[in-house]
Amino acid sequence: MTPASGLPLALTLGEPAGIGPELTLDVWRRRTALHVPAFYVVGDPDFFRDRARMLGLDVPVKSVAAAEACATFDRALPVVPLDIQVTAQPGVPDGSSAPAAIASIRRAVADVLAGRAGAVVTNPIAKNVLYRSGFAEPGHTEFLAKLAEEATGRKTQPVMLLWSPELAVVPVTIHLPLKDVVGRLSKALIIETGRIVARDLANRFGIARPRLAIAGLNPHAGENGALGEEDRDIVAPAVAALRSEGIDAVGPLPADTLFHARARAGYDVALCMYHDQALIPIKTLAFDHGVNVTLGLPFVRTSPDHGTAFDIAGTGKADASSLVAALILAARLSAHAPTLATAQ
Ligand SMILES: NC(=O)C1=CN([C@@H]2O[C@H](COP(=O)(O)OP(=O)(O)OC[C@H]3O[C@@H](n4cnc5c(N)ncnc54)[C@H](O)[C@@H]3O)[C@@H](O)[C@H]2O)C=CC1
Ligand SMILES: NCC(=O)COP(=O)(O)O
Repeated sequence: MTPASGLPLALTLGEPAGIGPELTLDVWRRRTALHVPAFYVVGDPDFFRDRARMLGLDVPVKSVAAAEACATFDRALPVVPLDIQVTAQPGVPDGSSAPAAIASIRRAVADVLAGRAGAVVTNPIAKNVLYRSGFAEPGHTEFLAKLAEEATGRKTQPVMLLWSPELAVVPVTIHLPLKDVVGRLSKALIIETGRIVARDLANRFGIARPRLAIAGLNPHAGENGALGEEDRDIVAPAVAALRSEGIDAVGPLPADTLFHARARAGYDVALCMYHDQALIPIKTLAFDHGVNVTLGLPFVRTSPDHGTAFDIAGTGKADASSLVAALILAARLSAHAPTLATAQ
């Protein structure tokens, strides 16, 4: 099925020793039943042939240019080749892992910015494998913003949104050690994050006036400063500023009572102050179908919510539902994504 944008989705290789390659093969094999939009993967065609053979999957693989991907998708898994031979075995990253994973992201972003792909969907990377290779960004989210800045010359603040029908969450601070969270939190960061969330939920998700619930940092949202001053001095003024701009924001709300079913019915997205405050509830409620979306970029990027799962890589046990949800959501969002020229 060709996405409404008329363009295929660009799926990255991710960590080749992780579950991304086998999920990619599995999703292509079941593409019709799953109604997945046409995609191509950026990687090494021979690596995908070998992995299909290893897993006993009957998946023809064809090396293509992005422009041929939609026409190829019905017959074979389209692979836009990188100039890197990928040799990593399941569960065992090797010297080809980081260069191939990074080159694949770069190529997918170049394609979406050049209008060859409708959106970028990323397979999981192992962050520590990339760090060991000298990769300087904490994760995809920050790297994609850097690539967007290089392409547009415009400052880009990326926002991580984890999306599911049950719950949507945004960690205001993203990949940060817990000890650094308080130092990084600021009124300006919360306001800018809230603005991007409100704008992108309206423009891309079609929620006319998104309701933002903003979590406190401290137990009981600080008890008026008695259990931490940040909620009173940083979060509350940021919420007031967002409201003064016409954004439907409430908070700071105690985080421990923000995620039960009745509370969730009262908002479209919860802005949380740090990574695990946001990701624990959504991975508890929707691990198998949650989608990671990067807001604030001049293109659509989605990803499954899980990581590389080295413990089950190569066993065929990995569940592809989150990747399927990421592909379907990417096609939906890119159908009414602003163009590069109008974004930001
Ligand atoms: N978007 C990305 O690139 C992400 C990358 N990661 C990376 O993944 C690596 C491993 O992270 P972990 O915290 O261990 O999380 P993980 O999600 O890889 O694994 C956690 C547990 O869930 C299971 N699991 C994960 N995905 C599954 C699937 N599709 N089907 C069945 N079971 C599944 C795994 O087997 C494991 O037991 C880290 O290096 C991290 O940086 C983690 C999250 C997102
Ligand atoms: N825990 C989510 C995560 O680490 C994904 O990060 P990113 O690589 O999408 O920036």
